[in-house]
Amino acid sequence: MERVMGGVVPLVLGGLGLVLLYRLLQRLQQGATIQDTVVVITGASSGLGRECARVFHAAKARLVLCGRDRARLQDIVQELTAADSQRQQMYTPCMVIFDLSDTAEMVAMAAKEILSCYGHVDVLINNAGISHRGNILETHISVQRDVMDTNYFGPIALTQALLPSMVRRRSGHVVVISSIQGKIAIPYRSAYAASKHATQAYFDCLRAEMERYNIQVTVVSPGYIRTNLSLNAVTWDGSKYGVLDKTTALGREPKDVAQEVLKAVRHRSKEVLLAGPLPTLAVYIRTLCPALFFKVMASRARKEQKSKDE
Ligand SMILES: NC(=O)C1=CN([C@@H]2O[C@H](COP(=O)(O)OP(=O)(O)OC[C@H]3O[C@@H](n4cnc5c(N)ncnc54)[C@H](OP(=O)(O)O)[C@@H]3O)[C@@H](O)[C@H]2O)C=CC1
Ligand SMILES: CCCCCCCCCCCCCCCC(=O)OCC(=O)COP(=O)(O)O
Repeated sequence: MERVMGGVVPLVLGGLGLVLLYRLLQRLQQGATIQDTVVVITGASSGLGRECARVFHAAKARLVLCGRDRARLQDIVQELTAADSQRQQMYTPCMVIFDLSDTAEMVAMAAKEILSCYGHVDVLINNAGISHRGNILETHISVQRDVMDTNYFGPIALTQALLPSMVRRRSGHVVVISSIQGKIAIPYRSAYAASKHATQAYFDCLRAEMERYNIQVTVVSPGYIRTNLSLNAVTWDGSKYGVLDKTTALGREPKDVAQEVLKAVRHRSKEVLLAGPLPTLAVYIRTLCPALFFKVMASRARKEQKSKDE
């Protein structure tokens, strides 16, 4: 009997150890838990923002959904909560309605409202944005400013208004949805590409400055995603472009990109590039062989202009 027990005990303990090790590895792979964290998502009314709302809600986060249109946000809140009656520990998202292109004071007021939802913010996802179609010769400077207000000044005003609370708590995570166009500039998108390049620079500075306060910063740079971005893009005079571009229609599914955002938050990634091989190569060529990149872009500009002229 003693001999049998002597063989079984180390076996059971060894097995238990293996199970614990496996669990630990699984947890490390999954990264930080999202359950109960307060997650703010701008531009939650459509596209990628809406999908982020779905995946973070499913991960049991406490959501604050931001947008300009109350009715559209209410739709998403209704959709999210409709499926919740059977599930436990799901939170009804809070809504904060404001326009990111408004003054910094108005955005700061919205930040106060955001903080009043749960008392603090764990994760801010700066997702809202607008794109541009138009050549530089024709595009009004007011359009350049408007795109910059929505894509750059609005998000940084919101971030700066929420940062002091994160700094006090020595905890927080700021995510920004930039674009591959924050790394390379392609023709007829000057306002958009400029706003995304500015975004990349600002959030890189922020990451360095916030490290000592234990605040994480993630810049996500996706390639094309199948959303309404091109439909909602503004043209040279500020009117809506209103076309679903083929590149957008063939883009990645927003729900897959939202999963990547969730993963980046869990793993506290600093940078995430979500693009295919060609755009990724373009990013490297822009740095390593700029002359070649400029040639390719000039030829692209010529071709696009020619097809518009015809
Ligand atoms: N789709 C793509 O190919 C890619 C998109 N991205 C980025 O992803 C992000 C999300 O865009 P996507 O989902 O694709 O596009 P959508 O047009 O579907 O969504 C944009 C969101 O931003 C909101 N928004 C726009 N302007 C403002 C404003 N002034 N104030 C507040 N909210 C505003 C919109 O709200 P409302 O409903 O009120 O209009 C909407 O919810 C953007 O930052 C975009 O640059 C990056 C790479 C590729
Ligand atoms: C011989 C080697 C040549 C290598 C040069 C390769 C050049 C390839 C060009 C690739 C360009 C990719 C552009 C990708 C743009 C993109 O994905 O943007 C994402 C968005 O933000 C979309 O916004 P939009 O409003 O433009 O739809």
